[in-house]
Amino acid sequence: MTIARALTIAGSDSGGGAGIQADLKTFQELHVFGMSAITAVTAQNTLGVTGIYELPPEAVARQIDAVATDLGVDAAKTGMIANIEIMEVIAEKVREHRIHRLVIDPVMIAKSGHALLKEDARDALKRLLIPLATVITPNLPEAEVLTGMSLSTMEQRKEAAKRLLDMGVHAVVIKGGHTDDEEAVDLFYDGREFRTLSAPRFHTRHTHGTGCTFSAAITAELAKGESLWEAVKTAKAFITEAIRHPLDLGQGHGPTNHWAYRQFK
Ligand SMILES: Nc1ncnc2c1ncn2[C@@H]1O[C@H](COP(=O)(O)OP(=O)(O)OP(=O)(O)O)[C@@H](O)[C@H]1O
Ligand SMILES: Cc1ncc(COP(=O)(O)O)c(N)n1
Repeated sequence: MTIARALTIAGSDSGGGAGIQADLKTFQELHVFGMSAITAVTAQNTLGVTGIYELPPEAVARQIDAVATDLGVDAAKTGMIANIEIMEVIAEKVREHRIHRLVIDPVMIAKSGHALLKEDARDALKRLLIPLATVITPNLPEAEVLTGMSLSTMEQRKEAAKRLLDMGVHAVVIKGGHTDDEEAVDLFYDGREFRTLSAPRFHTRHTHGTGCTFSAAITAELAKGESLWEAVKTAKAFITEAIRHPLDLGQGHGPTNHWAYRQFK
């Protein structure tokens, strides 16, 4: 039996709802062998982040080397990267190990408001990582930072998607989680056509790690060899079920339910 292998390069969330933990749970649910390269350890729960401990860039490099030279990587994703030095190492290793299916979730600020990427690293993201990516999955505030545009209308989001493609990425999904619209509508663009993915918006406080889970699901499907559009559609179904069936955990922004896609779809 061939086993699809996916690597997440991201931060650890001790609370288990976002970051590496969300990614590995998603990989497992989608029947992909999950591996990790940890960039930073966060002390975090549903109420917020109480500590961030960045790893030395060398430690990130060694983790990626260890995985890529032995087990192999069919697809990888990045999440929290923390700083420029770690970003440089990731870009170097992605090139060295010829990781061609790369999903970038440009994590900048946690839902609780804590910065997960140093501000001076935002430009480096455009310069170093975006040109290597198969797809980038910004939420609306992240897409605004990357393009310098205000994105309140769909027309503006389409223009922003074009600008992101001009930065060298093959495709983009601008996620619609951060609006008050009745539907959660994500915009997909691959340079050929615009497509939208819609789901009902659930009024819930359990949305911690939605973006991590969504990008991990895309990565898992790409690792299996699915086309990008099929991967994005499955990821949307996965995250929608994970939000629709919340777990009653924590006093703040709780995690999504990674079992839900398997149980209820
Ligand atoms: N309340 C909601 N109801 C339904 N779908 C949602 C809701 N919130 C987010 N989504 C969907 O979840 C996915 C992730 O989007 P979101 O904009 O929340 O990402 P994010 O802000 O990067 O997440 P995070 O930073 O929490 O990891 C998208 O497909 C989005 O449409
Ligand atoms: C380690 C890590 N990675 C990513 C997020 C973003 O998730 P959210 O925006 O839901 O807080 C996070 N909080 N922690």
